[in-house]
Amino acid sequence: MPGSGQIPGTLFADNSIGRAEGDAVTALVVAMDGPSGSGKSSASRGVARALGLRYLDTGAMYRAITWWMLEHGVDVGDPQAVAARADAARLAITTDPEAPGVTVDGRDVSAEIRTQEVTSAVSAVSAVPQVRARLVAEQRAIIGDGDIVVEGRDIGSVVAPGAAVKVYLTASPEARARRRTAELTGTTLEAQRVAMARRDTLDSTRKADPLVMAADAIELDTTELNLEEVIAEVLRLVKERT
Ligand SMILES: Nc1ncnc2c1ncn2[C@@H]1O[C@H](COP(=O)(O)OP(=O)(O)OP(=O)(O)O)[C@@H](O)[C@H]1O
Ligand SMILES: Nc1ccn([C@H]2C[C@H](O)[C@@H](COP(=O)(O)O)O2)c(=O)n1
Repeated sequence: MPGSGQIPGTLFADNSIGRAEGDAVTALVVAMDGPSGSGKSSASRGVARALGLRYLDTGAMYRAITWWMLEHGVDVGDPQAVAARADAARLAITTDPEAPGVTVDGRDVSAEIRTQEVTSAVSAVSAVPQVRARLVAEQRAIIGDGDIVVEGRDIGSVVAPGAAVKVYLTASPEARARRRTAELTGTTLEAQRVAMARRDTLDSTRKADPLVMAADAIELDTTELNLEEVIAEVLRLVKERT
């Protein structure tokens, strides 16, 4: 964390973290994209904490809209039905890496959006252009002047193409399924492998803003790295590029 006399948000030339009073302010946007289970949320929160930046989980926003659709009986397999209700839910999301959370119409749904039901439906809902148009606009408004780590599938390519640092996290399908299985109860390695492969295929083959590595992103394969090593490598990239 930034030391005393420093303002969180960027880096000193001597590689310490923070910003001195009176320094020129360079708002920082770090874009973190990648497939499911590659470690985006964990690494992004760690990087945001270390640099005193805000943190935005755009996947939570797609999950929250999906939760609302399911809650209101919308057929998530019908893109026209989803499009017709794309603007109906009122979302609010926190950007504090210490307390990530999302509300829909004032109700805290931070836990509900992680259920299997939502996870199975979210790729179909997020493929609907009207949903993406709405959420990309809201994400850009939150990103505003920067000083934020933003994670998702299209951050470096669509939401924040001007981000100073773009990281594309990957890991082998086996490693990702193993990590997810360790996190959840009542599932198996094979069930997670199949579910994650399905979601990756849907997310990377949809017409609207598919999961893609931006041309100027740095790919970071985390298969053999623990979380601390991933965070350290991203912090190194931030220093190198800002
Ligand atoms: N480098 C790592 N080594 C071991 N486990 C990790 C590593 N990075 C993340 N994990 C663990 O893997 C799981 C998935 O990580 P995380 O939720 O950050 O991935 P994600 O890319 O945000 O996934 P999704 O897109 O599905 O939300 C978590 O349980 C997390 O603690
Ligand atoms: N920028 C984004 C973020 C997420 N999505 C979609 C695709 C994912 O399968 C889903 C859930 O994201 P997760 O919580 O697993 O990161 O939301 C997207 O299309 N664009």
